[in-house]
Amino acid sequence: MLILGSCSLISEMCCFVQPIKSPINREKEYVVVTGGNRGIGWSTVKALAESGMKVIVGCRDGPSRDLLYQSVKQAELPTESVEWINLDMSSMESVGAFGQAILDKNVPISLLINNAGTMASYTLTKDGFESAFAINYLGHFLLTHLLMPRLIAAGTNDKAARIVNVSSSGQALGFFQINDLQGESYYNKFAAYCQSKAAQIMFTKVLHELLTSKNKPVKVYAVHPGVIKTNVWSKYWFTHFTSIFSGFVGKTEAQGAQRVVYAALSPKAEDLSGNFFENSKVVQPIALVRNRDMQTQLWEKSCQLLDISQFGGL
Ligand SMILES: NC(=O)c1ccc[n+]([C@@H]2O[C@H](COP(=O)([O-])OP(=O)(O)OC[C@H]3O[C@@H](n4cnc5c(N)ncnc54)[C@H](O)[C@@H]3O)[C@@H](O)[C@H]2O)c1
Repeated sequence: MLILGSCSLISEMCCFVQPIKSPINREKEYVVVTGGNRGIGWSTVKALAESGMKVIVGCRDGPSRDLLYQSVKQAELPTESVEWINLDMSSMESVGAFGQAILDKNVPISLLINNAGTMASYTLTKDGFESAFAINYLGHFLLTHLLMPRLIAAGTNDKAARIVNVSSSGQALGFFQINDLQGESYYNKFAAYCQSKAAQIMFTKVLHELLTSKNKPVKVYAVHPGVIKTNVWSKYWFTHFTSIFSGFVGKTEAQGAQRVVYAALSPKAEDLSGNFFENSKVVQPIALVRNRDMQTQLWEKSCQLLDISQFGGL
């Protein structure tokens, strides 16, 4: 499985991106992006703001927020096109407050981009969750649950609201373990990262089925943005690897964002809800990630951990 996963990563690195050629005009629609202050998240924010959307960015206070506003200024975007609300994905209380602040605005949300992510040494959050599990997966599960009424309000039969979970081709490395979701028996930061990214795809599958069964105008996608040298690799040997390869495959944060924006806006993705995309094409996740029983168990465990009885009111 490791060999298969590595092949998928390497072949991915040698593919070129298919950009969305003409920007799609989505004026005055609201989109929420987590972790939008830098990296792929910031490039996504920029692309969406340029298409006319009002972008609500969830990021931490202090340097993260300052970086966001510096970038808005440099990109010469109208300041009112990007709004910042404090969000620390490692704290379920902060995710709750972020969700509530958006609900209080009383605007329909056309898009939710679950982008914030980390690869970290073993640490427990203040809620007692392993940090990659909490930040990459569980916090976004909670946020999606909280914002579902606004997404449903924004969607129509002609144009559904969309959720994009920024996952990774690391799903294919087979690190998912339903009985050790938080690395209690064995911990390796790359394995924990890949496990959380696999969980995002499983979440995407179950949510898609739930939304379809309730006939709700919301679509959900998981996307691998590409292997790109960003801060996510900063404490990992892989940094050197991406340095070597990024030179000739030319992947940039903006190209990574194009893949996210493709799932978020492209009419071609309309009928492809529930799928995982690599290089803007549907790819089957590995059997472990497609396993229906695992998906259901993960969903139930997540609801239990967060004390959710009816996901998103669905
Ligand atoms: N760069 C890659 O090669 C690659 C590959 C596959 C998937 N991804 C995914 O793309 C997404 C964006 O990552 P990136 O590559 O731009 O890296 P990055 O480190 O530049 O960006 C990560 C973002 O998440 C935010 N974040 C991290 N912890 C947070 C927390 N506790 N609360 C709020 N925000 C938090 C950061 O502030 C930052 O804005 C991540 O989900 C990552 O897993 C990246």
